[in-house]
Amino acid sequence: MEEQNKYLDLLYKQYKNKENIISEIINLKAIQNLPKGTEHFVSDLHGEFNAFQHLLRNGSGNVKEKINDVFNNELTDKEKQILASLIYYPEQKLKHIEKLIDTNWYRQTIDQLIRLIKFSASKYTRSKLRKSLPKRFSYIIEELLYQVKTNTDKKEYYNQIISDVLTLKQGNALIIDLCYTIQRLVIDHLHVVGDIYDRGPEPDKIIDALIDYHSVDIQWGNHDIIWIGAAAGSPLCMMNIIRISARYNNLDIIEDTYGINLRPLLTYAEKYYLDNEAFRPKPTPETYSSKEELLETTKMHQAAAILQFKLEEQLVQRRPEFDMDHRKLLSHTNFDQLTVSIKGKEHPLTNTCFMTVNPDKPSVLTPEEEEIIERLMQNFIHSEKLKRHTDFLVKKGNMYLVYNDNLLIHGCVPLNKDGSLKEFKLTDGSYKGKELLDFFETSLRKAYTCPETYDDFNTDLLWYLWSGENSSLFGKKEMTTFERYFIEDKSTHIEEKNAYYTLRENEETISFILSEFGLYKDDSHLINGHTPVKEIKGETPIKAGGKMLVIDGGFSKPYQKTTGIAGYTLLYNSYGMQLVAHKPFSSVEEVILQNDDIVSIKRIVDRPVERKYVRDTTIGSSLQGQINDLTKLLNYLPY
Ligand SMILES: O=P(O)(O)OC[C@H]1O[C@](O)(COP(=O)(O)O)[C@@H](O)[C@@H]1O
Ligand SMILES: [Mn+2]
Repeated sequence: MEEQNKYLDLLYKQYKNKENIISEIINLKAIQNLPKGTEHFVSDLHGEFNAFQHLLRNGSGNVKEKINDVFNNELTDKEKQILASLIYYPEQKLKHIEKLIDTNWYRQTIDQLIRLIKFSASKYTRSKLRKSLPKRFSYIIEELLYQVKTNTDKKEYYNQIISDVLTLKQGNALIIDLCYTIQRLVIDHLHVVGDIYDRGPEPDKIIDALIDYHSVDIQWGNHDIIWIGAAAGSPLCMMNIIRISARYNNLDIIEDTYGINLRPLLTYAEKYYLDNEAFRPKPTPETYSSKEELLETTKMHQAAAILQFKLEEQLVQRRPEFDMDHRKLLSHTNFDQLTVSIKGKEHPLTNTCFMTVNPDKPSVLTPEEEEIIERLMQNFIHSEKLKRHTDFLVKKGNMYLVYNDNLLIHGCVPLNKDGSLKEFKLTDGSYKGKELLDFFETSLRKAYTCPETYDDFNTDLLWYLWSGENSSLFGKKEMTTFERYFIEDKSTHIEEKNAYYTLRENEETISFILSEFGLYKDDSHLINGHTPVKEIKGETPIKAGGKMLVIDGGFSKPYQKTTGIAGYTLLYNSYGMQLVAHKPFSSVEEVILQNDDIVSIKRIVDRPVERKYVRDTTIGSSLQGQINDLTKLLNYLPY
């Protein structure tokens, strides 16, 4: 009781008088009765910044939808398309049509944009709208927004405002701000369901865009974990990201973007490695300035792979509880015969590059390698930009998220074949289901705080999250990286998926998992990224009677051949959920010149019987908490 009174006294200090408390209660109750804001779900962005920023700009087709709603029969399809591309890329579009536009165009366009803002903001309070307005024209925009068409005196006044804006040559600036306001208003909150990093060229730009975004959360993907791992002082995670970056010809991200000096690694690689077909970077020929550059990358790719395999054997050795002995493939290699023994079968090795491996002690690093790893590790830990980016990932990210009655997880919840939760047994305890994911998250946060310790349990667990059998982010039995480089027999490349991936087709399985995370309602969903949905092969992203949604459609360009599309995203507004399929993004120029968009095909996932309001959401419950506290405070006050 005393505690509660103390709390109420404190709360009172914030509001100062009864009138303020009452007006806050009224305000909060009004918000509760607004329709729920639109959530936007994206995943597996894999460094494809251009495609990603296009989605932010068009709100996965939401901007177009608003244009259709407001200008239904008033504008032709072509006019709507032009207006849409102006809203997506206002600066570039204005430049492109510069010679064609006059005062009339400005007046008409400003009017259209204001009408769109009004329509898109109808779900928000005035105060929230005000906060969304750009600073430089906020006063003018507010005047224009709240104009009453019928009042002739006022009409004159608004016309005057626009004339002044145009005379002062501020027309473009105002239009640009109005366009960005629309982009901002059509999406209330963004969820990134993992895998921002790797394969594509500009993950850093994605993170910068997310840092600036008005409301976002992240569920970590396995590819994000290895970057967090590198910043957390895991040499193995670091070597893996160098290897992947070399494989996709993206070493620039490490060198130029994050300012990490790869020279020592290059000098070392030049000394030991030759050209090797299996290690040539994935083909993006236009980005090679020369044959020498291609060769350098091929050599570094081999160096990073071999160092990764050595470090991996050491980790497996010191962590018997990870049960990864079968991954010590260097130890299972016969370096005379050039064969490797896997699951009792000998396989010939091709394209080998074991020049620095001591056959008697294959996991031992040479002193030169030790020194290179230490230097690189220090560079990674002390890269200011990398730290800013991984800090953001750690701050805004989680292993999973329960939000508005949905469960968001990048990979899976590991299951046994019979559908029960799969247990991860460790020396100090065993974990499954929600507890397992919580355990992973706690360990990750601990590892991240001590980057200078390289081989403690928590840091090693980051590697386990990348490739361990019980990792909720990997979801497969083992990662066959070694086999993919050195063995021709493709059957050894297969990575067996956890039972989850077949069982998630069943509604009972999904309901069971949702209940493990405290979700019992009929309209809850489980949302995953991670596994590309192969539309070409007839796979569907909507599973388990609509309770399970997989939104990895592969933004990753190198993966588009296998998926047949460029990605799925999900929209969840007050009327329900819609899955959006996107065609590959061509280029910003294409959008501006042809007014072409990535055609989005929408599929309604479900339409609840009743419209959802803020009071039905996660934020709504916290607002209700505040309303309850303030009501208590009112009753507590003596007068
Ligand atoms: O196509 P690549 O570059 O060989 O990568 C394949 C590897 O990527 C993985 O699929 C993990 O990445 P994803 O999370 O994008 O699926 C591994 O399971 C696999 O070994
Ligand atoms: Mn993934």
